[in-house]
Amino acid sequence: MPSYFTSSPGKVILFGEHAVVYGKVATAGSLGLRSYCLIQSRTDKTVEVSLPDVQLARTWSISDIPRQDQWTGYPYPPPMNFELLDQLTKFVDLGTHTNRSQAAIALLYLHSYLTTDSTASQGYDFSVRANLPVGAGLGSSASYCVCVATALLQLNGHLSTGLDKETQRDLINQWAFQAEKVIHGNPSGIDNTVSTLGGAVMFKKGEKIEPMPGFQSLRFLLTNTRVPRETQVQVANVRKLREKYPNVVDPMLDSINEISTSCKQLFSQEGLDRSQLLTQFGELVDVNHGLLAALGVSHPALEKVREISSKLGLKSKLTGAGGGGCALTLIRDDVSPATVEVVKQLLEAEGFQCMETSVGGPGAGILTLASPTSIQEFLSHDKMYFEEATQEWAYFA
Ligand SMILES: Nc1ncnc2c1ncn2[C@@H]1O[C@H](COP(=O)(O)OP(=O)(O)O)[C@@H](O)[C@H]1O
Ligand SMILES: C[C@@](O)(CCOP(=O)(O)O)CC(=O)O
Repeated sequence: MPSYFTSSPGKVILFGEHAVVYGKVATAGSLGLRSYCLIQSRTDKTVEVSLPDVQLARTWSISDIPRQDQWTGYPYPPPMNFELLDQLTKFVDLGTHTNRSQAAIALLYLHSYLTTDSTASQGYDFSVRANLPVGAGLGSSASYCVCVATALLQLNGHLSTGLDKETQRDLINQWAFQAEKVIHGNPSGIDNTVSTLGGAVMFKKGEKIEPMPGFQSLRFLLTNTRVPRETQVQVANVRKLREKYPNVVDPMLDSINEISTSCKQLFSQEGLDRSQLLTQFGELVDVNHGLLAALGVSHPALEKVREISSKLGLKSKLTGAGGGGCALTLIRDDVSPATVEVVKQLLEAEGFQCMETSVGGPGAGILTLASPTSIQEFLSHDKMYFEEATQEWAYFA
C-alpha cells in the first residue's frame, strides 16, 4: 500500500470581514502556510494517530473505533450524525471541549464513514503538523480538516476511481466541511472551500462560494499581534453600533462591499500591469482598514502594525474579527528584502509574531511516497522540508 503526504493551506480574509455578516461580499485567499499530513497503511490492525500541534498521540485498535456502514461514494456526505458524534466523544474520552478532543473526533468521524473493509482489515499511521499558528483566525482548523479528508479519501481509494478533478475537489471539500462542523458546530464553509480550492474566493452569506477569476498570487507579511481576539464580541459591538446609527453604519458596510467588488474588478481588468494592480490593491487595503477602525474593531496593537509598516511605505489592514489577532501587510514586488527585514524586526520588537507568506497559492494536494516512512521521521523533518517538495505535489486545481 502506498504512503501519502497530503497538504492544504490556511486562509486569510482579504476584504469584507464584518460586512459579510450583513450580506455583503467578502474576499478570502489561501495562505502559503499549510498543514501537512502523513498517512499509510499498517498491518497490525491499529490506528496510530499523532497530532503534535495539539499534543495528541494515541493508538486505537481499529475494531474498537465506532464505524458506520461503508460510504459508497455517492451521494455526498450524509447529514451530521449526532449519535455517532456522541459515541466518538465517549470513545476518545478526552473531555468535550479540548483542542485535541475536537481534532481527534473530527478525524474519527471521517474514518467512521470513509474506511473500507480493506483498510479496516489493516490499520494505518496518521500524523498532521502545521506551519500555521493554531487558533489565530488563519483557518488552521479547516486546513487540518482538508488535510485529513484528502488523506482518508485517498488511502481508501475514493479519489482514484476515474473521477474528474472537479468531483474529487468537491468530495474533499464536502467531507472537510463535515469535519469542520465537528470542530465548529455551524461554520460558513468559507475556510474549507479556500483550503481545498486555493487561490482566492468571493463569498456572500447564503450564496455559492465563487473562485475569483484571474487572481494573482500576492506576497504578504502576516503579523500576529498575540492580542487574544474574540470574534463574537467584535461582531456584537458592530451590531450595537449599527443599531444605534444605522444611517451612518450601513453606508460603511456598503463601501466595504464595494471594496470586495473592486478587488474582483482589479484582477479581471485587461491591460492593468502588475505594478498598477499592486498599487491599487494597497489602496483598497488602506481604505478597508480605515472603515474597520471606524466600526470600532481595531486595537492599539493593530494600529501599531499600521504605523510601523506605513513608515516604510507599506499598506496594512487587520484581518478577521479584529480587536487583536492578525494584520496583513502587502509586500509589493518592488519592496526590497532589506525593507521587509526592517519591518519584521520593528514588529517583532513590539512582541508580535511575523510570518512572510504568499496568498493565492494551491489548495489541497497529495504527494505519493515511493517508500513508507515512519511517523517519527515525518515529525523529525524541518517544516521547510515539505515546502521544498512542492514540485512533486499533485493538486486538485
Ligand atoms: N495542526 C493541527 N493538528 C491538530 N488539530 C488542529 C490543527 N490545527 C487545527 N486543529 C484543530 O482546529 C482547532 C482550532 O480551530 P480554531 O480555534 O477555529 O482556529 P483557527 O482560527 O486557526 O481555525 C484546534 O483546537 C484543533 O482541534
Ligand atoms: C468578523 C467576521 O466577519 C470574520 C471573523 O473572522 P475570524 O474567524 O476572526 O477570522 C465574522 C464572520 O464572518 O462570521
